[in-house]
Amino acid sequence: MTVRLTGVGLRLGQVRALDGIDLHIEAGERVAVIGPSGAGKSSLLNLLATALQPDSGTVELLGEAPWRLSGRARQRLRTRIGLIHQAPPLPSRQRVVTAVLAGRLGRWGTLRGLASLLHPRDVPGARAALATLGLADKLFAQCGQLSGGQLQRVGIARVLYQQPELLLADEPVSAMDPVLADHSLALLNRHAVANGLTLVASLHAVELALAHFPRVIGVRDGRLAFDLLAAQVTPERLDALYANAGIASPQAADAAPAPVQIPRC
Ligand SMILES: Nc1ncnc2c1ncn2[C@@H]1O[C@H](COP(=O)(O)OP(=O)(O)OP(=O)(O)O)[C@@H](O)[C@H]1O
Repeated sequence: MTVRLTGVGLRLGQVRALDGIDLHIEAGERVAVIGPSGAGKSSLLNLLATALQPDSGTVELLGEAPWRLSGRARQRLRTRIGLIHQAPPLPSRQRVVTAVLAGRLGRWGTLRGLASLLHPRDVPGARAALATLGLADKLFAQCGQLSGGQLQRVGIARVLYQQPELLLADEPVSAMDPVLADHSLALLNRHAVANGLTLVASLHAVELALAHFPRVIGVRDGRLAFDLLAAQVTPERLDALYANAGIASPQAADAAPAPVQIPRC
């Protein structure tokens, strides 16, 4: 079992971001997480990345209980987990090659890692990861010179280079055009299948989630609203997931409510 969450709750400030989450994900599964803005998708991904500690329930990842490990052992566990951020936190003056190679910093240790910052130690490896995303020509560019979508692809290349066992992606294609988004998700899925990785990705584009992932989890108000095979996710389920009680219809109050708009890519 790659992920086992039992009764997990997470409070962020005054907000109950996650509540009573029970979730099992087997090794090699590919799972999309969808839900409205503020539902708790990023919180769930960050919890799975051990960037956030739950305040109730238990978390088991790759056979380990991260919050019962020593700090050093938890760091070792983190080298087996890769998180693609929606907006990769890459310093604008950092070169792309360094950003990609940083995917293995945790495994190289401090000295080798620092040395690689000055003299990149595996340029061919970084170039190969970037080439799969059509970015080989940006190898020596500075991150600050890239567009949002290009930066997202660098973030993906970095995690491909890391070669984690659990690959997490938080809105990994939100800044890409539809063709690139489709291509990048197909690439991530092919990579996961070819290497037997577990892939969990949050997505606003419901169509992409249904097209690329066999299993789809709906999150709303910090809780799991459904956990289904993609083929079982009906328009009614999506309407219920995205129904927004907080936004008044632009029409007159007594008119029929506008149909819910499911986000498209
Ligand atoms: N650092 C924080 N401090 C306090 N509350 C937070 C913090 N981060 C997120 N929240 C709240 O936690 C809840 C879940 O947020 P989260 O970012 O996980 O949702 P999301 O589904 O990823 O949203 P989006 O699709 O808009 O990115 C929201 O109500 C949000 O306002």
